Amino acid sequence: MADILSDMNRHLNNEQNIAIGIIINTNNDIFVAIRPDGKSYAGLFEFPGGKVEADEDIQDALRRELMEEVGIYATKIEDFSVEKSVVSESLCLILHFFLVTAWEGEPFGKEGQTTQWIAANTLIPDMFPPANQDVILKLQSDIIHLNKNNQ
Ligand SMILES: Nc1nc2c([nH]c(=O)n2[C@@H]2O[C@H](COP(=O)(O)OP(=O)(O)OP(=O)(O)O)[C@@H](O)[C@H]2O)c(=O)[nH]1
Ligand SMILES: [Mg+2]
Repeated sequence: MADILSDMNRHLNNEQNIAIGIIINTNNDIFVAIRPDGKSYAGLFEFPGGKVEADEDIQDALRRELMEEVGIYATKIEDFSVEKSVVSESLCLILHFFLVTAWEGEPFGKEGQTTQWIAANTLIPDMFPPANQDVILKLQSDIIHLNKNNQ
């Protein structure tokens, strides 16, 4: 029953999966971009990523988006969190956040976007879209744990 309801919901509220990469280096700096004019949340920070295409695996979508937007090939991807963002009555985004801890190449603003490495513990949640805010708080509280894992 729950499955049927959730399926109906999916059709009524068009759901769009988004794959997002939190690129983190061994110093716990995070690679962020500024959302350009003309896009939703223009001027706010974002993690690189974008829409998952129909029938595309979510991690494959992340690898594709990271190559298109910032020119890296992600070699180590870990699940981090899933958030919902209701855009309107007919559109709900399912944001799949991943930690990207290893990659080939050096990330840069391949689409002309302004980019920056920022120390994870200095990220300001309000400078990101609302769906990112809990993700950033979790990231900051996990940093000590992440540090241990990376040693
Ligand atoms: N890339 C990215 N998108 C985010 C983040 N947080 C967040 O709410 N989003 C939302 O996810 C949606 C899709 O992301 P996107 O604009 O990057 O999509 P895209 O790369 O496929 O771009 P396009 O629409 O120009 O083809 C946007 O509505 C955006 O506001 C984030 O940290 N990174
Ligand atoms: Mg994008």
